[in-house]
Amino acid sequence: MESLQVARIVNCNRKLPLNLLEIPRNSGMVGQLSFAPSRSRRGGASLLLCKSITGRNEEEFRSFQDRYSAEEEESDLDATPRQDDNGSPLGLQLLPNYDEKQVVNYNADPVSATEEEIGSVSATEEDIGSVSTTEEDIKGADEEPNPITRVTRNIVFVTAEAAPYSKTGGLGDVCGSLPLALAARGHRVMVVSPRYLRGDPSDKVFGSAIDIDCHIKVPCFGGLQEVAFFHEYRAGVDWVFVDHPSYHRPGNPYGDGNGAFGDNQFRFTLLCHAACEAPLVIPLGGFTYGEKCLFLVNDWHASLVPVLLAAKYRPHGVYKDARSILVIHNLAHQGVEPAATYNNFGLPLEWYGALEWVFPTWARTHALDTGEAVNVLKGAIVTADRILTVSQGYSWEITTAEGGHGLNELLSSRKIVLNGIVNGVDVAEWNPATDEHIPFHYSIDDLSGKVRCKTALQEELSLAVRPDCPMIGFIGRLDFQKGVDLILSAIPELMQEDIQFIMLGSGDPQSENWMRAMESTYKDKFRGWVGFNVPVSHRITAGCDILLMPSRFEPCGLNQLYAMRYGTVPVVHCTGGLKDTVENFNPYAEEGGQGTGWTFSPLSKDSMLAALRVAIGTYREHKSSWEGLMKRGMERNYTWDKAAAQYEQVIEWAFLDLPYVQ
Ligand SMILES: Nc1ncnc2c1ncn2[C@@H]1O[C@H](COP(=O)(O)OP(=O)(O)O[C@H]2O[C@H](CO)[C@@H](O)[C@H](O)[C@H]2O)[C@@H](O)[C@H]1O
Repeated sequence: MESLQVARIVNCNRKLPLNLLEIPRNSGMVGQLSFAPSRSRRGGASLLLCKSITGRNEEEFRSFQDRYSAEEEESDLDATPRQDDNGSPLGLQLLPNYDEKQVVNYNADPVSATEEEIGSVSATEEDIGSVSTTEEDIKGADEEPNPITRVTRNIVFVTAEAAPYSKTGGLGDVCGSLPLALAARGHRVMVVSPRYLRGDPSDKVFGSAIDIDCHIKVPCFGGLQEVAFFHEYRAGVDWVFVDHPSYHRPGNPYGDGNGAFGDNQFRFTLLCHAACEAPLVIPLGGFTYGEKCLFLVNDWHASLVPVLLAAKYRPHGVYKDARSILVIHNLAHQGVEPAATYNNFGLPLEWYGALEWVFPTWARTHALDTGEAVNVLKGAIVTADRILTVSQGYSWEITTAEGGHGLNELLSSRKIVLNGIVNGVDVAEWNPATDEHIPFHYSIDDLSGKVRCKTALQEELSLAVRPDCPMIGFIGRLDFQKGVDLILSAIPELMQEDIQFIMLGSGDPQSENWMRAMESTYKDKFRGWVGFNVPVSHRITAGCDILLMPSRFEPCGLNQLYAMRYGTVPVVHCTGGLKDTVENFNPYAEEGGQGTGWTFSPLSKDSMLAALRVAIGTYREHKSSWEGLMKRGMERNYTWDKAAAQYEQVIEWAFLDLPYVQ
C-alpha cells in the first residue's frame, strides 16, 4: 500500500510489522540506526545512537546529549527507562518538584509496582467510578485540596506555531506556554513545529536547536518527501523542529504580503507525517517517546495526525495505545481544499470519507460546481479521541448553527467528549511588576507606575500628555473575527468624546489603510500602529485604561486576560471566552461593586458605544469604582498551571476510553 512505504529511521529494538520496516532503495536516508547499551551517568541503562553519527555530527550529538543529560540532572529527574511489550522504551519519568508518593508511574510494570503505587492506582480507579466529563470536573481539577494521584504521560504537541520560535497570534502563545506548564507538572512533553527560516535576523530564535541528524522520508504529494529534525531542550520541554525547504521563506508561517502561501496544505501535511514519526524515531536523552503517547493536535494544520494514527498506523499495530486530543483555537479555519487533493495526503483511499466535505448549494460558485472538497479539520473531529476548545462558552457555541462554521452537527455528535478549558497567561512574560517592555513597573499594591506608563505611551505616540484623559486600546489581527468593522463604523462618534484611542494590528490591507487615514483625520486623538510588534503590545496593555475587544466570535481571547492583569479594564462583546472571563461590572453590588469590565451585547455599534461611554464615565467620575475594577481584574487567576491541571484531567479521560478509532 503506497502510504505504508514508510521510509524512516527505525529503532531496531522495536518489533514492527515487516512492511513498516522496509526502507526503499535509493531513498537517500542517512542510514538505518541501531542502538547499543552504553554507560549511563545515572547508573541505569541508556541507549546510544551508534550509526551515521560521525565527525562533526558525532560531536554535535554528544554535546546535545550532554546538554540534555545535564539539564536532566539539574532538575533531579528520575530517568529510569522502561519498555513496553514491544521493547519500546517508555515512561522516562520527569518528576521535578513532586512528592514521589503523589505520582504514579503509568508505565510501571504492575508486577513490580510497590504497594504504595498500587494503592494509588486503586485510588485512581475509585476516581474512575466517579468520573463524568462535566465542566465542573474540569474546573475542579486545579483545586486539588488533597491531591491523590498524578499520572505522568508522554505528551506530543503538534502545532503550526509556538512562541518564542513562531507566533502570529494566540496559537503561538498557547503552544509556547502550555507545554512548559505540563512539563512542570511532571509530564514528558515534546512540541513538534516547523523550523521556519525567513532569511533575516529573526532566524536566530532557532539558534539553539541543533540538527540531530535524523532524516525521514514521508510518503505524500506523489513521492517521498525528506524532512529533518532539529531539537532544543528548553524549560523541561523537547522542542522538535521539522525542517524542509518549504518552511524557508520570508513572511509569517502562513503567508506574506501577497496573501496565504499556495502550498500550505503540503507544508502542514509534512508537519503531520513528521509529527507521527517523531515519537517513534527520535531518541531524546537516549529514549524515544514511544507509542503510548498523547497527541495534542492544534487547529487544522495538525489535524491530519489523528487521521494518520487511525488510517496509517493502527491497522499495523502501531500507536494502538496512543490517544489524540484535537484542540480547536479557531473553527473558522478548517483547511478546506478541492477534493482532488485527497490523493496528496498519503492516506489510504478508503479513508476519503473522513475528510469528505460537500459545500451546500448556496456556497457553490457556478452551476457545474459539485461542491466536493476535503476538510482537514473535519478529519480530526471524526477521528480524535477527544475535542477541546479554549473556553467553555466557545465549546457550546461551536455546536450551534451560528457558531459552528458548518461543523456544528458533527461537533454536536461528539458532545460527550467535547470540553472547554480557558487559556492561561504566561506570568513570566505578562507581569506589570517585572515586564521588560514597559518603562515603569507597578503591582496591585502600588499602582503608581501605571499612570506613568500611560504618559510615557502618550509621549511615544506624540499625543497630548494628559494623565486624566481616558485612553482606549485595541490589539489584534485586523480581520472580520475581531470586529474591526464595528470600530470603523463607530470612530466618527467616538472621536466626539474627550478620549485618546490607539490601535495596534495587521492583517486586512483595507483596515490597515483605514487606520492610517484615521490617524491623519484625528491627529490629536487617534493613533494606528500597523504591524506586529510584541513590545508595543505590552506598552499599550500597560498604558491604556480600557481595552476594547468587539470580537464577532472569540474562542478564548488572550488580550483581555493580559489587560486585566495590567489593571486595564476590558470592554468586550459578550461572546465565547470573553463572556467566560470578563465579569460585567455591577456598581450596586456590595463593597463598592463587582465585576472586572463590561460585556456588551448585541454586537452592534450602538451597544458597543453605550458600553464604552459607561466605562469612560466611570473612569472620570467614579475613581474608587474604577480602582476596584482594576484590582479585581489584577487578582484574577488565569495561570497556565491552572489550565494545565485541567488538561491533565481531560488527558486522563482520553486514556480511560478505548481509542475512538481502533
Ligand atoms: N499586531 C500585533 N502585535 C503584537 N502582538 C499581537 C498583535 N496582534 C495580536 N497580537 C498578540 O497575539 C495574540 C493574539 O491572541 P488572541 O487571543 O487574539 O488570538 P487569535 O485570535 O490569534 O487566536 C485564536 O487562538 C487563541 C488561543 O487559543 C484564542 O485565545 C483566540 O480566541 C483565537 O481566536 C496576543 O498575544 C496578542 O497580544
